[in-house]
Amino acid sequence: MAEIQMALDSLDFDATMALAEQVAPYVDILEIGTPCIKYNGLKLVKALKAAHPDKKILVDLKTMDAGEYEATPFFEAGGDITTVLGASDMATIKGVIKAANANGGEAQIDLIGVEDKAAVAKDAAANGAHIIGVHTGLDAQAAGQTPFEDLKTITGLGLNVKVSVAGGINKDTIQSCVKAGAAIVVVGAAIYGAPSPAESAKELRALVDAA
Ligand SMILES: O=C([C@H](O)CO)[C@H](O)[C@H](O)COP(=O)(O)O
Repeated sequence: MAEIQMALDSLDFDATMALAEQVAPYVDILEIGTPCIKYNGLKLVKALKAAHPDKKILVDLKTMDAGEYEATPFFEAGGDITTVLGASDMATIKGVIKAANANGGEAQIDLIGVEDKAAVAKDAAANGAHIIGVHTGLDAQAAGQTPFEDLKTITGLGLNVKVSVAGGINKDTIQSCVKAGAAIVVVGAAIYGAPSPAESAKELRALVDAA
């Protein structure tokens, strides 16, 4: 069964906590998006985990250097997954994997902006990555890009890792992502931009469970 990850991309602490409360019944992973974690820091990780101990918390650090050093406090604060850029040095990626393993967590390697995504995915998996993230970022989405072809390429490698997909996923595309092999589907704007985020999350949950 694929997991749904809700991307919390507001900068506002209270609004983030309130949105998480609304969608929690329908999602598996609460993601603290990159702008949100930079703005709010460890305090938000602790508060979200305390409010939702039954959910995984993904901290979207998009680490680029000092992998173990940067990721460790976020795992210690209650994060279950942190992200590291696939564009970073393999030593950095290995550092985040080490921090994850030391804390019973998972490291996600984000392929955003990576040219040879298959090569990085294979290398990261060989070094113990837990999750490979296929990701078309918000700016690339605005330029018309989507993650769907890259998702097929990465799941087609048959690596012994979970594959996550992010980048404008909505009710029209979520089932095809699951069918293409995504173990985790990430949804941000399609939930937080909906008239009722809870209703949108509920609808996406039903679509994923039926896929
Ligand atoms: O990771 C994200 C982005 O880089 C900002 O941190 C988004 O949370 C991710 O793209 C999911 O959001 P949507 O694309 O709006 O579904």
